[in-house]
Amino acid sequence: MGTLKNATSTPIQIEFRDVTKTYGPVAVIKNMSLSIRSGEFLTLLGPSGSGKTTALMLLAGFVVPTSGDILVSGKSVADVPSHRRDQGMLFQSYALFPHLTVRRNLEFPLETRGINAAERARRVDRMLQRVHLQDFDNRMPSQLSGGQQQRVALARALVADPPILLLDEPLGALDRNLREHMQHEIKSLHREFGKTTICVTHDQEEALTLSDRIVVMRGGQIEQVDSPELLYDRPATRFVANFLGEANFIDKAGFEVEVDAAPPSGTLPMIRPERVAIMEIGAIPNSDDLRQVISGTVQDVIYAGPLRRYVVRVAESTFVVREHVVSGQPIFRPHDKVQLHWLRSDVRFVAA
Ligand SMILES: Nc1ncnc2c1ncn2[C@@H]1O[C@H](COP(=O)(O)OP(=O)(O)OP(=O)(O)O)[C@@H](O)[C@H]1O
Repeated sequence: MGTLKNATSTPIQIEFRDVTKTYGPVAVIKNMSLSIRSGEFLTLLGPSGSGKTTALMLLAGFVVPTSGDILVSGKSVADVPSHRRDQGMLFQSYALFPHLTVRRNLEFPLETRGINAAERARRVDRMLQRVHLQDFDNRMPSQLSGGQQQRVALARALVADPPILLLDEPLGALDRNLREHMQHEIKSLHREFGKTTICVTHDQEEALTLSDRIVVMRGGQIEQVDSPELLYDRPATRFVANFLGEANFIDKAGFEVEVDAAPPSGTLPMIRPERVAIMEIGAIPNSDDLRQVISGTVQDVIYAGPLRRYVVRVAESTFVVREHVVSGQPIFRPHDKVQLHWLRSDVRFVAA
């Protein structure tokens, strides 16, 4: 994040050119074209079966495209076997070698690159220090916690200093606290080493936190590619709006949506729950901006720590409202009549 200040002047390092992968009659990747810049942290996000892992496997060289080409630094890698591609990998299916110590695990990628013993020791020591595991070098993987194993795996992916890092669900097996810790670790390693990083996840929060750009995949195709901010704030489709957070689609509203300019034709109005405010009947929004005000009935209210989440029935539609809890705020109960209001400029239009 923030690592690509001069994004347009940074060279393209990886390019998918019209890549298709079929298994029998089924295309699991369809005409995928994508350019990834040097130093970028790019996440492939999507539901199960959308083709994220296959896309990463194609780049890793474990899966061969049926058609199209993948270029790294401007050259096709079609004929380069996986072990000759200069990339570090953290894959679920590429776990630590259980019969090797932490040190030997880290030495492995250096050995395959023909690096001598003294240099191997130096690099392994430095990397173990970097991930704060210098005292664990003679342990076996089974003698480490899940988080420590994951840090060793990250260190192993980085130790040979590859220009590209591939991460497949890197935090998948960790509990919530450890995940946050590892997110920070991955982010700080990315800042420090500047590797072009391609990460697969189905976790939206992880994608939003880590990435410079997110590729949302659906049915083997790219649905949208954008920065986390733009994907959340300007989703192009209903699918993206739904996949990244919660959205109120105003499709069977029973009232007119007020907008400042004519909405793009054939698109669906949408507003995020945190952009909708709730107030008593008869109250007036404390703002001069152009707001739409509608009345409805509270169906449900849920407390979630610092947030309160209302479900409100308005004509034919149901609205979710998410508000930050502050002192002195009115609290509404199911069956209460209320008003909802929002800035007209906060309404978005997405392809249905
Ligand atoms: N070797 C294979 N043979 C046949 N079909 C496959 C093979 N590998 C993957 N698929 C199919 O391709 C589709 C995409 O799989 P992929 O693993 O890329 O999805 P994904 O988005 O990573 O999903 P998940 O989050 O569940 O891992 C799935 O429908 C899967 O069943």
